[in-house]
Amino acid sequence: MFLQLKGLKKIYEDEKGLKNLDLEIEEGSFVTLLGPSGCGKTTTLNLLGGFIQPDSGHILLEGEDITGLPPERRPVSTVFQSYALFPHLNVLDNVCYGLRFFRGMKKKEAAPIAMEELKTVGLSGYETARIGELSGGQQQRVALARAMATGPKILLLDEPLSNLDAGLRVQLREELKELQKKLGITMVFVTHDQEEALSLSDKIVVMEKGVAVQTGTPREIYFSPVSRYVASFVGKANYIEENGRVQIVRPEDVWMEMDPSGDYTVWSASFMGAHTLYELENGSNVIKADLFGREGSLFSVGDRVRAGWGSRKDGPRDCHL
Ligand SMILES: Nc1ncnc2c1ncn2[C@@H]1O[C@H](COP(=O)(O)OP(=O)(O)OP(=O)(O)O)[C@@H](O)[C@H]1O
Repeated sequence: MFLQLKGLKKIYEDEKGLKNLDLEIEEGSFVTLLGPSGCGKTTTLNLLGGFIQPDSGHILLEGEDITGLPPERRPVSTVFQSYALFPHLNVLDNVCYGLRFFRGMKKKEAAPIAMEELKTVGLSGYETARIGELSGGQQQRVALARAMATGPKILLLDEPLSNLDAGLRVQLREELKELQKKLGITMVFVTHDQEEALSLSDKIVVMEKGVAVQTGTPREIYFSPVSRYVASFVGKANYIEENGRVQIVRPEDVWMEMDPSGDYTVWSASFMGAHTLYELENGSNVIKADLFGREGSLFSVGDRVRAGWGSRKDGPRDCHL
């Protein structure tokens, strides 16, 4: 295995931090640590980057124990949430920084490498620009070029898209995925944004209070969540109790049709364009439904409907918790 985290633990006061993390990461894969604030994502990245030492446990890279290595001796680079660029240096000098100060290169040697990285992120021509003159998206690209310039085997990304507005976020997310495919570099990405995690990752690690509660592909996490916590953190869900068991039903798996003698009444309807979100009630329960397209938008508050979930032919899908 390319990268292995074995029993990693780092506890701060009040028992907070990372309790025990085992994780295997394949070379060239995109792995996302997903969870709410305080669940231990940044602590995990800091351990991988060598910025902090674990209380116990090991990090193995291609079989070699790198747990005790300082950051500059690890083939690992980090893109921080704030980008951590130097405002008094121009773009080229920012990208050259690691090569000069960690690899001991002269500027002449470092500059062509840095220019190549700037080309990769689409910023050729910006070498002499000041950081303050760049947009948030451009700064993010400079941070990416700087992190890649030292030729790391692993790139750590700590919520790198969180300071950008929604449209740019989606654009840069796609660019990041393209870049990762092109370079074949292993990326460990931290986010609390489920959409980002689902669309980018080969593997998602859902974390809760310092523990990885589920590790799997985006489809496994979404369609087969191991707990209510995972189901509610990734996507919306209905929890329907039947015969003493709780079934998780995604709103998009709910179907409904007009029926004056149906069990449910449409209680709310939110038209979102491509899809429409409904809440249906039958006295004791409220069920969320998410219907697509024009046909799915035709129900109104107060309509009486028949509703169910899963395919009508196959009956309810088996998604018991
Ligand atoms: N240096 C520190 N000293 C004390 N407690 C810390 C320290 N760093 C982190 N913690 C605590 O450890 C827990 C995990 O923090 P961590 O930063 O890893 O979480 P996170 O999932 O990255 O959250 P966020 O999304 O807010 O960055 C939190 O409760 C945090 O308050």
